[in-house]
Amino acid sequence: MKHFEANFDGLVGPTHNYAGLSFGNVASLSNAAAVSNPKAAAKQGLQKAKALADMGMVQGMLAPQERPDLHTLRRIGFTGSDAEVLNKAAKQAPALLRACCSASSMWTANAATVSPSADCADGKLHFTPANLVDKLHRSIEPVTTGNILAATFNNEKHFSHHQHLPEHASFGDEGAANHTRLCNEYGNKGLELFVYGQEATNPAAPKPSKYPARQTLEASQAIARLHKLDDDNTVYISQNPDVIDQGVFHNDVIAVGNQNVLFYHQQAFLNTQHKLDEIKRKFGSSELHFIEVPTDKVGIQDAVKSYLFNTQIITLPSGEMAIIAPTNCQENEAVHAYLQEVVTLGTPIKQVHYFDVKQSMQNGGGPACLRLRVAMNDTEVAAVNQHTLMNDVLFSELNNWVDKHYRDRLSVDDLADPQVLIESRTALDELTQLMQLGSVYQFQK
Ligand SMILES: N=C(N)NCCC[C@H](NC(=O)CCC(=O)O)C(=O)O
Repeated sequence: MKHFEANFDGLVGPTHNYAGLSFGNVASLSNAAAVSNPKAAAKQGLQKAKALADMGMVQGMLAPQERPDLHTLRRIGFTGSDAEVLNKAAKQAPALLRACCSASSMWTANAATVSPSADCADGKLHFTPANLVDKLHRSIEPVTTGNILAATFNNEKHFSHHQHLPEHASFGDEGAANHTRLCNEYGNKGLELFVYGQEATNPAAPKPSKYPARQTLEASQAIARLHKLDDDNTVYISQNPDVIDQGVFHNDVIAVGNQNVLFYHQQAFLNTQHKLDEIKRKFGSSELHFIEVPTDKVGIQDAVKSYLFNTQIITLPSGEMAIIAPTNCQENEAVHAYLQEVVTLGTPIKQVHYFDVKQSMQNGGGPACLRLRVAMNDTEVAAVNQHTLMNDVLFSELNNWVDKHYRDRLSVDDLADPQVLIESRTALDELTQLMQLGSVYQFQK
């Protein structure tokens, strides 16, 4: 049996815009009210996904969400025709309208936590959509995320889909952005690392003081129970609250792992040595590479600006590892120098590839935010909805679809335009046919 780590990238939705919705995410706030280019954003994402497929990786796409979210606007009391609902929301509660228009589901690292079948006691691959309760615009994602995941991984024999955790701050869950899996081979039992920013039931535990900690220990523990993980193969690590206060709103902004490599900043965690010892002990006898980037080589501000750690580390079919980095890393002197050095350190990482994902970066989403990792064997890959897997045909169909439906300019003032809603629904309706997803959206029910 063959094993792979597939990446499922979020297709950028037609309403991609800069609304400054994410307090604690420096890029989102600093680009608030800038004019976006949804067409370019979607194409940048497709280019990256296709390039990985061309490198021999298993690559899938996850459909975007329905935005503007009329269902939520009606749920909070706006009435009338669709155009009237948009108009009233724009006049009476513009901030709520903006929250209902974000294309934030593109960052599929926040779609769910995924545990491969080798780690789970029942031998199934488990998915739990993230509840994303810390941000209003993201808290409206999980139900549709669950529909899209179920339509993509649509085989009950192999895939187990859970409901998102209770919608309360105690269970703040940001999905795979705060979760990494180490293993020697993708098909063997791995070690799942859960990184949290605060303990909801222990007010004395460290937590940030300026920006929110989006993930709680309690949420991580709940996921581990739901996914039937073994305690001996699970490690809980506290994120360093000081770096959250400097803009590290998810752990994947400061650390990333792949197979037997953990790549992280010196200041990423609390009790680092103690946690590395636990990882070593639980990982067993196989070789393990801890690549720690010291502050004197790359400071926190450079890491946050460039997204050095929001890179993907992938294992190519040759067995070599490659870093998939945003071009922003080339533009930062310290980070670029570090990436030139990292391939010479004698670790499995031998290549670095750069991609322009600037439209997403301006909202705080790098290459690793744009993808959900799903380690699978070949039987499981065959059980996935094949119309979601990237190849020459899907790439050209999706590019044509974007050309046909997407604007190349969108400002927050455009969001109340009923024409944007019509364009978005028309596009998504066509997409569900193209990817054979069935009726995953509220407007299709
Ligand atoms: N690190 C990972 N895995 N994901 C990045 C998510 C970025 C996203 N930005 C936004 O939601 C900004 C939307 C706006 O401001 O319009 C967020 O903060 O949740």
